[in-house]
Formats: sequence, structure tokens, C-alpha cells
Amino acid sequence: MTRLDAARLSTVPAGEVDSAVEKPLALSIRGLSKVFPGTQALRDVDLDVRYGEVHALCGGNGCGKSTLIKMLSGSGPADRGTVTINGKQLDAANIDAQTSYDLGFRVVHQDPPLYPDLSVAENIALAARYPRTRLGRIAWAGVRQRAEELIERYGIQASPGTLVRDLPVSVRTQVAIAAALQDVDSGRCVVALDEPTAALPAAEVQVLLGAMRQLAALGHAIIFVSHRLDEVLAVTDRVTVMRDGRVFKDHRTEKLTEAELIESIVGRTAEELRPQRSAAPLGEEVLSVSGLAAGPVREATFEIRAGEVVGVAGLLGSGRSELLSAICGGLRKERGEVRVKGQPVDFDRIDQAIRTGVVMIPEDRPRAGAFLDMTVDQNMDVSVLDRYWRGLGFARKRMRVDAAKLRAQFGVKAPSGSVPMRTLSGGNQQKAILARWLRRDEASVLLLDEPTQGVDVGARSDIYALVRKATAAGAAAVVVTSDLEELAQFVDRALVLRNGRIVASVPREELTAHRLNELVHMKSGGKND
Ligand SMILES: Nc1ncnc2c1ncn2[C@@H]1O[C@H](COP(=O)(O)OP(=O)(O)OP(=O)(O)O)[C@@H](O)[C@H]1O
Repeated sequence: MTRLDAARLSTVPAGEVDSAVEKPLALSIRGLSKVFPGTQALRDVDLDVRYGEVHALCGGNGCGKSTLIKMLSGSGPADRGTVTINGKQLDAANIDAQTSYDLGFRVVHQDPPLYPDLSVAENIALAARYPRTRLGRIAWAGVRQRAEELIERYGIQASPGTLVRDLPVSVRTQVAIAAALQDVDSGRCVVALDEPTAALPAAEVQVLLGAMRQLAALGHAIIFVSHRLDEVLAVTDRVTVMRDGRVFKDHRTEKLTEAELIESIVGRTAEELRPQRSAAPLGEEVLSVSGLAAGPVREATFEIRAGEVVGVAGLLGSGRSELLSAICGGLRKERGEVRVKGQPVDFDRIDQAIRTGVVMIPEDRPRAGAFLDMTVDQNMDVSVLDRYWRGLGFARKRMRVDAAKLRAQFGVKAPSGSVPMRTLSGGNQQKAILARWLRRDEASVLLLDEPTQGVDVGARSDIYALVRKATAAGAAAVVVTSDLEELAQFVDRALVLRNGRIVASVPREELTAHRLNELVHMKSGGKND
């Protein structure tokens, strides 16, 4: 296990938690159902979650995990069912946000609603109640002190006065978690974390999972939603797998292997999902980067050939995302040269890059990529509108047929292509954005930043297969991912970035997650420098 070290997560590791004796129930759900227009998101869900345990909710994109948590937190009425939280039974159709909070249910959603123009301390204070002076004024010293304590407890790399908009995605997520958990030290709570680790680098994942086990050891019940199965196996006591809005299976983690969990989620074996690498010889040089300096990136030099998929491994702050941005004009370069198929290019804007066949899929897709009020099909069509223009209007029927095929190919789960993007689950939005760019078969360079973040284990291997299809047709791809296991399995070669510099190029024969992990963490002066 490379990303995680279960033994380091806690004094009370998963699986050793009093497995002989059933702990008392913190949350009990019976017959929970919810229909959205065109979709039955939850069907008669029964679920028991116990105090002192971390309980994973797993399942494919769109199977209902987030909806289940939203119904419990009172962010939307369920159609029917009963929910017992901390001993109090409620009709699921009547749960409102205040009742849920008062009963001790806490939640951190996938895309936490923080205020970007307020400081970390203010966001934390807003999430609960501002401490007051005896005169009823806000006690700013108290606000700051509380933030300092939480920052220390959760190892957050920010100070109380930092504006949230100046924080990287990972640190924002940590602030949201700290804000949700700020008053759970006392009393028994049910804390639901909806993919809290999806955007976190490995070191912070360890910290957060460790904090989850600590919370369980204090007696709270933790619901953990994640597509990262190594995390699920390392930190949880039980796993409930959902399929199509139903509970498919309950597992005890101590008796579960990764292969069994994959099969339970996807219905295919782990072997069937293993990404295939190409054995075809590489073609012409497609992308050449020499002496590139931009933002934190220093003197980056490398070439990629047609048919090749090159990975970039590096810690957060190593310059991995900036390297991709600098190639496609998202970040102004200070020095150096980029060539596409031998021609020097110097993009000021991303749309110029797209016209030259260089496509970038950014990491923070909900903000940078998805048009939430447009339909799913419109989101996928924006990259190829010129293809359908017939002089007097668009060839709409053709567009609809092609978009439907694309949805099927990328496994985008939606009742139709004409529903708004915001009604799709997080992972299905990701797949639609990937479909938007990967459908451009004229793309010669694909720059993919965390392409599988938030995507379920089955779809992950499908996405790799689609990238391979593009490279087999003559494109070259650069993939940044913090999942080193995935990188080692999928790419042909990996560049390792440290402090903005490429410090190693690891060929396919030597690619293992362990080796990459060593290289990304090596101190300056190591033998690969
Ligand atoms: N407000 C809404 N309107 C219409 N449909 C919705 C709405 N919210 C969710 N859905 C649908 O309900 C189903 C379940 O979505 P949900 O977000 O719960 O999935 P999920 O298991 O959390 O997926 P992911 O792993 O991708 O986050 C999906 O088909 C989704 O499109």
C-alpha cells in the first residue's frame, strides 16, 4: 500500500476495533427512498452505522451516496423512510437542517460551500456560531484562537487570517472539515465526509484519515465516502456498497480484500479493470519542451512522441499543474521553448492552444470546466461546435445522436442529455468534461490534470482506455495524478518533479508506485538530482 500506511493512521487501527462485540447504533436508516425527475436516486435503503466506527459508503458514480447524505443532513426532503439518529427516530420526509444538526449529524460535502473572500477564521466561525463578548459583540480574539486550535489539530497549512480564495483546493477542503468538526469534541456525533480526500495530496490524506480514526476512537460514528479503495481498506471498520440507489452489500473491512471490494462495486474483476499499456512502437515527436520556466517550474526539458503517455509525479506545490498550464498558455512562461509537431508555439490563451490541437483538462473541474446551468449535452458539445455548423444553423439531430453515443461511451449517467449539468453526480460531471475534450480526435497533445479524481473505480479504467485510444491515433498525453499506484500502472514513463524541477525520468521497466513515492519525497541532493 503506497498512498497509505494503515499502521500509521491511528492508535486504534481499522479491523482491531472490538470486532467481537457489536457497538451500539448511532444511525439507523430504514426504507429511505428519493426520486428526482427522471432518476430514482435512492430505493428502500437500510443502513446501520455504529458509534466508534468508520463506515465507508462505496459505489459507482451516481449510485446515490451523496443523495443519502443530503437526505440525512436535511438538505432536501426524502420521499419516505425512517431515520434514527442518536436514539431519536424521525420521518425521513421531515428532516430539516436544524433538526439534523441538533441531533448531532455533521457533514462535509464534495464541494464545500466556503466563502472565498473571507478568512479561514471567519469561515470556521460562520460554520458554527461566532463567539460573543459579554456585551454581545463578536469576540474576534476568540474567533482567531478557535481557528488556531483547529489549524493545529488538523495540521492545516494556513493561518487564521489567510483568505480562503488564496488557498489550494486541498487546504480549502481541510478548512471545511475543521469547520464541520469544530464542536464535535464533546458528545457523540455522526460525521459524514463526502469524498474529503479526493483533492488531497498523500501526506494530507494520512493526516485526515488519522483524524477520522481519532474521532471514532472518541466514540463518534464516521461515514466516509471515497472512491479511493486503499483509503477505504486502511481506515474503515465496515463498508456498504451501493448500486443504482440500493444497498448492494455490507462488508466487514477486516474480512475484505481490494479485489473483492472492486468486484462488489463494479461487478467486474480487478483483472478486467487493469489498464492496458500499448506495445506499439512510438511515432514522431509531438511535444517538445525545453528550458521552460513559468511560476514555480524551472528549466523543464522533455519530449513526448505520438502514442506515448507520460506521467508527472510530484507533491502538491512541486509545480506539476503549473507545468501543464505553462504548456497550454494558462500560465505565462518566462523562458524556454515549447514545440508542437516541430513548430514553436507561444500561447497567450488556452483557446489558441486548443486550435493548435493542445487540449488541457484542468484539475478543479467544477470551477474551471463545467457549465452547471447548461445541459449535459451542451457541456460536451462546446469543444466541437464548428463540426456541426451548416451555414444556417447547427445539425441538431446529428449532434443529439453523437452526444448520446458519447454519454454511453464515457458512462455518463443521466436521465437524458437535456438535463442541467448541476443535476449530475460529481463523478458524472467529471466524465462529461473528459468526454468534451477527448472527443476532439484532432487533438495532438492531451494535458490531463488528475483525470480520475472523483471517478469510480470502474470508470477509471475506461478513461485510461479512452486516453490510449487517442494516443494510438497519434496523440501524446501528459497525465498528472497524485495516485502513484495508478500512474505506475498506466503511463509509459514518468517525470518526477521536485521544487519545480524535473529530477528524474523513470522508464516503464522501472515504474512502481514505491519507486515514484521514494523519488517524489527525496530530499534535494539525492542521487537522482
Ligand atoms: N438535484 C437533482 N436533480 C436531479 N437528479 C439528481 C439531483 N441530485 C442527484 N441527482 C441524481 O441522483 C443520482 C444519485 O446522485 P448522487 O450525487 O447521490 O451520486 P453519488 O453516488 O454521490 O455519485 P458520485 O460518486 O459521482 O459523487 C444521480 O443519477 C444524479 O444524477
